[in-house]
Amino acid sequence: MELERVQQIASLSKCMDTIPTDYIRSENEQPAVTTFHGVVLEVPVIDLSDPDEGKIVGLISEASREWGIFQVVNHGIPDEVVRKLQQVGKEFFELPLEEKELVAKIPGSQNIEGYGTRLQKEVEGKKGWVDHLFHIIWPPSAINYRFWPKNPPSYRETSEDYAKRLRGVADKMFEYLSKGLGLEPSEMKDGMGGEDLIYMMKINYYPPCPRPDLALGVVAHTDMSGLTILVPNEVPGLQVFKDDYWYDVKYIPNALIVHIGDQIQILSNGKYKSVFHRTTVNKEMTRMSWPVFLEPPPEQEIGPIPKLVNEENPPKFKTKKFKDYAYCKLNKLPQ
Ligand SMILES: O=C(O)CCC(=O)C(=O)O
Ligand SMILES: [Fe+2]
Repeated sequence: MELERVQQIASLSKCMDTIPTDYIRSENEQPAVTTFHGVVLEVPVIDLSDPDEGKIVGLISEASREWGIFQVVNHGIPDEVVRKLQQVGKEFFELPLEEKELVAKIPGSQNIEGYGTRLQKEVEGKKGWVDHLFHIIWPPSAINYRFWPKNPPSYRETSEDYAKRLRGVADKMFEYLSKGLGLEPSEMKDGMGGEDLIYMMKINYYPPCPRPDLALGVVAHTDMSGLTILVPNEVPGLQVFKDDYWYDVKYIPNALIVHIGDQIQILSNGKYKSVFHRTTVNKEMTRMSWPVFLEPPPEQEIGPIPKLVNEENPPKFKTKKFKDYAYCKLNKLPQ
């Protein structure tokens, strides 16, 4: 039988110094060859407790234009809430395989929710060294608990608590991003569907890999969300592409990592950049991450905000329903 979960492959290859050829990236993707090792530029870190709101708006706007990614500290979510989220996720992935399979993705279904391994069509048939769990955490009307682990028992309460708190941070981010473009505070969130915004959580589990120089976790991509707000564990691995090089994103305890996704790039008519990123894996340590993708509801039409379009700034993107955008992206069709 072909092993499907990377966690199984990893536990069998622990004592080896090779990995199955399916996981060996072509040279132009291999981290050992393509990671920048000179003077390191750092992804901006922004302190949300600064009393000068204008300064925060300026920093977020600049980071979103130049990098498409930044880290926020003093974001208001208590460390304990994040620590518990990490703990229940880790406990789930450490359960026996059969238990995890109870919440597996439904084969052949359009729904991406559940425990699984591959997400998109693979690049050149190569696989990523990562398993994941996907499920919606907000709004309550969109949640399907069938895909939420029953074990550990506190999984549900912990994830719900995180979702509630994350809403405060997300609302602030949309507000700052609006102001950074000279828009009314609510315009960006309204463009994303307002209170119908969907919070899709993913847990990435990257087991130790005997050849981290040759493999990748998540292959290079931009997120199709509007914004992605991510909690990492302490094992570094996220890299972003800027000015022709891949840069490591430094681990900062208790920070949240905010990615600009495709939908904000479109709404901003290209002023804010959807960040191109990927993840590397580690020889000894298990990396985990908890991105929450803030997505418009499927029927929401997304296009450049009319106020941002004029003669000098013609629309750079088509306006289309989010579900049509997602279909093209997942199937690697032109937008
Ligand atoms: O693990 C990470 O830090 C990033 C994962 C990621 O980019 C994704 O799941 O879309
Ligand atoms: Fe991503």
